[in-house]
Amino acid sequence: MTRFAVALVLVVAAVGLLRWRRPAWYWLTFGVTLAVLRVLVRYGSVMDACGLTVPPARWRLALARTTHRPLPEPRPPRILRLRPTRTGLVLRLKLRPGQDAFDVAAASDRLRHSFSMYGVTSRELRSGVVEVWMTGYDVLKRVQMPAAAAESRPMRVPVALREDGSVHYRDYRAIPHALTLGATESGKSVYQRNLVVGLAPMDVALVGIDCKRGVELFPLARRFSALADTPDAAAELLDALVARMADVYQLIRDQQRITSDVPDAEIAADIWDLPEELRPTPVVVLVDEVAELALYASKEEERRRDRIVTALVRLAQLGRAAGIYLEICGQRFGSELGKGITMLRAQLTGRTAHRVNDESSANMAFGDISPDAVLAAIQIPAEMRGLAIAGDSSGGWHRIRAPHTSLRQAVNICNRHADRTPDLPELAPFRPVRPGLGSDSGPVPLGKASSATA
Ligand SMILES: Nc1ncnc2c1ncn2[C@@H]1O[C@H](COP(=O)(O)OP(=O)(O)OP(=O)(O)O)[C@@H](O)[C@H]1O
Repeated sequence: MTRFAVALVLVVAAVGLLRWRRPAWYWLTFGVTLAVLRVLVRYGSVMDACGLTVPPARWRLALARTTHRPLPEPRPPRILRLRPTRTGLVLRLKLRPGQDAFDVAAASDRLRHSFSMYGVTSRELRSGVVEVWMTGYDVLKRVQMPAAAAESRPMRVPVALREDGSVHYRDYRAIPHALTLGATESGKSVYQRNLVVGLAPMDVALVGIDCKRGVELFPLARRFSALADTPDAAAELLDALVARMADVYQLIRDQQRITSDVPDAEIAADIWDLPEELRPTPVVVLVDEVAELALYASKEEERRRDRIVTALVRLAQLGRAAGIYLEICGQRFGSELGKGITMLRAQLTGRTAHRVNDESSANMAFGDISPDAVLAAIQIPAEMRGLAIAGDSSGGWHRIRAPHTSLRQAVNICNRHADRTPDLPELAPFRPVRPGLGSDSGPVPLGKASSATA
């Protein structure tokens, strides 16, 4: 492999010297090849210096002594695979006996300096095998999603880039409900906009609750099946969703028809087990600024708030099997918002925290998951808007940043896919665009929720 890399770099360098003016992809390839070469040439000595080698086996030492040969060197992890990427390279390593994935993770900063890379992260693939991702520059400074990210699976949206150069997906089937926190102007709305843009071409119904007078979601109304911009409308909309969830459960029950001759695999447990012609459209419910739904000033508002929180908790507890997924955004989401909030938070497995102003806000996202993620969230610099920490209840977390999608771009994409907007009869009163109108038609009055479409 080393010989191949040397030959490749020599060829590229020779061609480069012959014709200095080359396109960007040429210099990218040249840079990556140099990085590959640097890593391969220095690999043994760097691993030794970073404490990632083990002494040679005793039989090797004995053999060397009896044959009067030089003593064998300490052994670094074996390179199983080396893969150049757009942003650097990925090394797949087989650990030596006595080493563990934590050794590599703990040495990642030393590896970064030794290989002259911008960032080094590691992750365990399986027992004894670790992948080390190296990036040559700050990939989060100007986020460019790789073309491969477009190959999305159903209900899996490529929403951001991770600091190791890989794509961060929001996979609704793996993690049904998620919470996104962040101080004002930290990038929550842009992140949510990227989700809508990613979901727009899919067979999914989008439902929005935007109590910031609808400024974030209403311009995207053509791709939404239902929208609410006041807590009153939100309460009714959530009740309608709970009723839809009950109907879907009934449908699943009807389709189960369990008899002794039905094989186990064919018994439907959620909408994805149903035959395609019967499967109800999955629904993603996006809530912008959740605190607006939980605050109250009078007894009547308190009753409405309890109704909203109860509906959200029920959707979070039971929605997955019925294909109803929650995406909740807010500045803070803690017990100060009243009863039921921590119960709801416990159901939101996916966690994303943009810049927060204090440790307690970071704790609301990661306090029950990972102390390291809390620290990383409060260290996000104010000038890096859009930078966030994404984690889940397994304790794993990543630094991510979504591409900067403007509202105009999002509106254009939603309008282009307006014909995909499913018409859900239960949510018809909340439909912002009159059914039957194509994507080319002009703005129309909204249903219960009132605002303008773009
Ligand atoms: N991923 C990103 N890349 C580059 N710039 C970003 C990114 N995300 C946000 N920004 C910048 O930060 C500004 C604020 O972002 P955004 O409106 O999403 O914040 P917010 O957290 O929703 O704020 P608020 O809670 O006040 O609505 C945007 O106008 C944009 O200029």
